Amino acid sequence: MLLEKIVVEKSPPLKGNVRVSGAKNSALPILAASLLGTEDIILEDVPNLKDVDVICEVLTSLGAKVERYEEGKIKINSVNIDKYETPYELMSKMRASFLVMGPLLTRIGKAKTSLPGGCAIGTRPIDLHLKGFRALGANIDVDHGYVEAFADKLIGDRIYLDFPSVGATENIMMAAVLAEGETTIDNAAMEPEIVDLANFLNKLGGNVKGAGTSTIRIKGVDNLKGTVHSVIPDRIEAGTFMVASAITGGDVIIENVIPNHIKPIIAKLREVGCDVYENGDKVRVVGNTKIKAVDVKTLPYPGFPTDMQAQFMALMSIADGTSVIIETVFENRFMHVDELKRMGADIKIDGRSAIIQGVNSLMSAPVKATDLRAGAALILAGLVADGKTEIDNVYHIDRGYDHIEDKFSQLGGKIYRIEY
Ligand SMILES: CC(=O)N[C@H]1[C@@H](OP(=O)(O)OP(=O)(O)OC[C@H]2O[C@@H](n3ccc(=O)[nH]c3=O)[C@H](O)[C@@H]2O)O[C@H](CO)[C@@H](O)[C@@H]1O
Ligand SMILES: C=C(OP(=O)(O)O)C(=O)O
Repeated sequence: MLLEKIVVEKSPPLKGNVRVSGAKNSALPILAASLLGTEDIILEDVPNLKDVDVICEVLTSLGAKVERYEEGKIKINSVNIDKYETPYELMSKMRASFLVMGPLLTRIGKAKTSLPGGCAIGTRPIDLHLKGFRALGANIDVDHGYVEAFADKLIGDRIYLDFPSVGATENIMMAAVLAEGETTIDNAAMEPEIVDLANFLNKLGGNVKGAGTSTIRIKGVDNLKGTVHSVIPDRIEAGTFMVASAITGGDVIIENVIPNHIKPIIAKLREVGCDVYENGDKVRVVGNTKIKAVDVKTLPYPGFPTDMQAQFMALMSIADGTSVIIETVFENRFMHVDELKRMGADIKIDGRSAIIQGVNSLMSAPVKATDLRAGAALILAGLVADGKTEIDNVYHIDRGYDHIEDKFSQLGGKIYRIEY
């Protein structure tokens, strides 16, 4: 099989309009939650991503009927779920496959998947997911790299999450929706994707209240049906194009955004000296020739998203002055630093902090996407680096960016894909 690289050439300031796709991090849990419904479910604005392909394969392998009938539209029918085991091959391709545990456990009383394991950004344990399932009465065995969970009937309980984990909040919410009685999740994650999942569950006939706050209450119902649901816009894709406009000194209008979801990104871009205008579901980012250095600390929502940390670091690499970026969500999310340094960035790591001394210009180099957002950061750096930047391990980028070269090209970015 041929491998692919993305080539990015120094580009003029980006200009024009770009439409953001549906959010990966909403689409994945909502697709997993589609295992809960017993009638047809139609999802709209589903992004065209490798991760979506994988979760669709997982659903099919469990016995669901999955039909992708139009760009962005997927029809799912899970009435005949007859398997409870997610194959290792699919689990190992994408951690979010673990999100089928909660729905399977509550719908058919058992679930088995391989342990998701760590990845380039950290060890990423699943203890909080399992703590939640146990609190709801599930028996859990972890053995030979697999997690197996059983329960005749889950019973609602009060669950405190030691950290507001997005995935654990989602998995527990999905398990509780068909449990007996009421479940309360305290210190729940408050991300917009949690709200989207709760809205979807309620449309299926569930009773979930408080999503978007730190306490979520779920009253179990007997069964869930079908619905039509549109996935919310991807705030991280939006943020990536906003930084692209900033780094190239461009003027880009990003369409299909919910400005409330990107407040920290808007605030930081204003701090660096960009003009940002909000207008309904559009934001316009007008870059400035001089980017000011600013400090950033990643936090759970509504704080600055860890999924924008690498892209912001690319911007700070050419800022005027020194900035400090502190990563508090993942313990090892600085793999992009070495790659940015290959392009001439001046960055030092001290524990969970990166100290970035802005340089006047970046230079092209052969680099590799160590994870999804690292890949995005390298594209951004490549847009302003002298020469041609060749980015390897493109499959990471394809996990989470829909039609990435087309969208950048439409704005005047010089970017294309080659096979080797
Ligand atoms: C598919 C999806 O939606 N992915 C997002 C989701 O990942 P994900 O749901 O995996 O992220 P979590 O919020 O669960 O992880 C945050 C932190 O909690 C820790 N943790 C998590 C679960 C657990 O049981 N124990 C534990 O210690 C993790 O190791 C990490 O340090 O939220 C992250 C944080 O916003 C984003 O970067 C990811 O893009
Ligand atoms: C870390 C990310 O995703 P995942 O949780 O799917 O690895 C991301 O989207 O940046």
